[in-house]
Amino acid sequence: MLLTLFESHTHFFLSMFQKMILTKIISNTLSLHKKQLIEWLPAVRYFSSPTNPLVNVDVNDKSGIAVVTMNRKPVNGLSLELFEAMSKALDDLENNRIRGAILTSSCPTVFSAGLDLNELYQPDKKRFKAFWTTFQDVWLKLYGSSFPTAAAINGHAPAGGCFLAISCEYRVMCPDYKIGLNETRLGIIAPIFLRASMRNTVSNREAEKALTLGTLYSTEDALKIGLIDEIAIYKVKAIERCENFLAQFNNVSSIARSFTKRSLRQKDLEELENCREEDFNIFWSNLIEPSVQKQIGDYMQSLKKK
Ligand SMILES: CCCCCCCC/C=C\C=C\CC(=O)SCCNC(=O)CCNC(=O)[C@H](O)C(C)(C)COP(=O)(O)OP(=O)(O)OC[C@H]1O[C@@H](n2cnc3c(N)ncnc32)[C@H](O)[C@@H]1OP(=O)(O)O
Repeated sequence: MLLTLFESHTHFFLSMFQKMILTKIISNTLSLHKKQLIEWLPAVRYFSSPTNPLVNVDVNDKSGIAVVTMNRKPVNGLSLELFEAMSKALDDLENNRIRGAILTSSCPTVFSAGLDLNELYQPDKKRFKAFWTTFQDVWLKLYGSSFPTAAAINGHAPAGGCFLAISCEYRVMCPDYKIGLNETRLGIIAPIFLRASMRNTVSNREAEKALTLGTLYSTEDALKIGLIDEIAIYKVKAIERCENFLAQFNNVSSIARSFTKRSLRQKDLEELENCREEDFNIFWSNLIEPSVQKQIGDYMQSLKKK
C-alpha cells in the first residue's frame, strides 16, 4: 500500500530532496539497505539512447516504455557487434530505470535468424571468446532485467532468435512465421542458459521434446504449447499488445515486482554466473570438432543456395 502510493505519486516529478526523505522513511519501514532501495526507486527522467546503427532504442516519454529494435540486415544475425550493442542498450535501460522494454526487429520478415553462422564457422578463438562472453552477458542482462520485458516477434525466430524472445517475460508473434530452438538439427547442443529460458516458458515435457527434436513451430503451434502468449496480425499491433502487457505493471509495486522476478529467475542466473568459463570451454571444444564445423559449413552453403 505504502509502496503503491509512493510510486503513483512520484513517478514523474520526484525532486532529489523528496527522494532523499522518502528513501529514509521507506528504507526504515522496510528495513532495506539504502543503496538497494535507491536502485529500485521509480524513474525520474527518461532518455533517448545515443544512436547505434545496430540497435535502436526509442523511449516513449509518456509511458516510459522502450522499444528496442535490432537492426542488422538482412536477418539480424547475432554477431559480436550486435551483442555488444544490445549489451550496452540493456545497461542504458537499466541505468535509466525505464518502465519496461519491448524487443523487436527492423527486418520485415525476420525477428532474428539466431547466432551469426559466420561467428561459428572456422572461428578465431579470441574473437569467439569475446562473442560467447557477450552472448552470456546479454542473456544475463535480459533475463535478469529489473524492468519487465516483452518481445514483439515480427518474423522468423529460429535458434538464438527464439532464445532472445524467451528471455523476455511475454511474447506476441505475427502469423505465418517459424520459431524454435533448432540447435540439435545443426549438431550443436543447446547451451545451459537456452535450456533455462525454455524451461521457464513451456512445460518441462514440451521443453525436452522441443530441444531434443530441434522443432521449429509455426506461430499457431507456438501459441498452442505456450511458447508465445498471443498472435497479432502485424508488427504495430504486436507492439501494442506488448505495451498492454507492460501497462498492467503500472498498478503493481515496481519494487515488489522486480524482487519477485529476480527471486524466480535467480537460480537460472546463478547457474550460468557460476560456470561462465566452463560454459565457454565446453562450447569451444565442441565447436571446433571437424564434424561440427562440416555440419555448420554445409548448412551455410544450403542457406546460400536457396
Ligand atoms: C556438441 C556441439 C556443441 C557446439 C557448440 C557450438 C556453439 C553454438 C551454440 C549454440 C547455438 C546456437 C544457435 C544458433 O543460433 S545457430 C543459428 C541458427 N539459425 C538458423 O538455423 C536460421 C538460419 N536461417 C534461416 O532459416 C533463414 O535465413 C530465415 C531466418 C528463415 C530467413 O529466411 P529468408 O528471409 O528466406 O532469408 P535467407 O535464408 O535468404 O537469408 C538471407 C541471407 O542471410 C543469410 N543468413 C541466414 N541466416 C543466417 C545466420 N544465422 N547467420 C548468418 N547468415 C545467415 C543467408 O545465408 C542469406 O545470405 P545471402 O544473402 O548471402 O545468400
